[in-house]
Amino acid sequence: MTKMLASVTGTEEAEIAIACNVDIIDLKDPKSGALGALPTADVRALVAAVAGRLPISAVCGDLPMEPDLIRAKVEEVAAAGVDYVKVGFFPSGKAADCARALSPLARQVKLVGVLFADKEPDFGLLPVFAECGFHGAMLDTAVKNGSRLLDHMPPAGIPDFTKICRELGLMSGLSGSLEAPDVPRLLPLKPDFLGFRGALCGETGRTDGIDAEAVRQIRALIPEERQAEGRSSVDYRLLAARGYSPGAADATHGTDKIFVRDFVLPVEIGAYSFEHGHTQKVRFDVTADVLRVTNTPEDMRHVFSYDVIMDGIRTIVAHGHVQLSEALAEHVAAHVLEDPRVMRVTVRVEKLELGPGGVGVEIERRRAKEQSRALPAKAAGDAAIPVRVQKGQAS
Ligand SMILES: O=C[C@H](O)COP(=O)(O)O
Repeated sequence: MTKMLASVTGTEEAEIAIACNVDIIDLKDPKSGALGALPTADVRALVAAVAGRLPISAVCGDLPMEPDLIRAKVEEVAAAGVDYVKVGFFPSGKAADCARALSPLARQVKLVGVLFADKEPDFGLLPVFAECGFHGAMLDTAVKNGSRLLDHMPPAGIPDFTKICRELGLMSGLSGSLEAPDVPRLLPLKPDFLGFRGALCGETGRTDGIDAEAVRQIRALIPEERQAEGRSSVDYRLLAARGYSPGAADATHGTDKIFVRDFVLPVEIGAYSFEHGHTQKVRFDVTADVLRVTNTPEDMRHVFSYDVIMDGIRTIVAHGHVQLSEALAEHVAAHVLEDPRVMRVTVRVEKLELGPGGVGVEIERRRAKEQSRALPAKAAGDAAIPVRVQKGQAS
């Protein structure tokens, strides 16, 4: 289940975050850099003010990669009583030594190593974090100039990070000027948490105060643990695992067609030997019939993002050589049907370099009938879609 981390600067913002049901409060001074640290006295005061209502993380500042310096700062922040200490790992020959210097502290506090997607992150540090007893690792951006995590690392690259973290037993976090449309794209990668600051500040930018409405909007896009554990009949864990962003699916509204057209990518594809060992251009056209949530769509809760389709295609293609266009089309259809609101999908896969024009296949797949029947005539509640969804199936 993906949690929501909100970076706050003081008590007032912490109270907004708590009122908006975020999962982790992160203490940070955004005016002092990507991981700008608050004065330790303020951290201690905030820990007292939050009084155990939520787990708290704190950052150590954008420190030079000097093992003694980093260890001393982490010790100081940990002593302020936070649950997690986030430590930035900037490119340096001494990065692994810095991680090792923190190893003795891993028994006192949950350490999270932060790598930066815009600073050539070294995933080779992840096993070092694990060896040193770190609790988790996070991808963020170092330069906060409006470019987002996905500008620096394509969605097809992030699964490497989350997968390696999972295999090493590290909690994984993603952040970096994330915006609302990024959320449905990142949830399918199943990070343990998504971190936000800029998006919580509305139009004003990350160094101004957070805005309760902006926090609520992001919160509404990430299924909540407490809903999953409550009396609701909705299986939010399952929905989250499917990358589903909550919104009431109302079968009486009918469906809309969400499409991706003329999406051309280089793909390693083909059954002939001459097609092996290199890519050829393939065009994808996908149309998904998606249950409409409302007739007055206002934000990302109410839509099925075409980015999710494109990210899925990129990720499938990145897995390597595929023999058949038919198999590629099936993978894409299965990916799109993983969202429980998708009732039907057509996928056309067209090789562009084999003939005078395109050659390929078009398939149509529908959600299995028993799944469609499980959808309510009208879903109750603002964030309810009371259906237990099996793995997206074609019928
Ligand atoms: O840890 C999360 C960060 O505070 C994210 O900040 P940002 O969304 O402004 O990049």
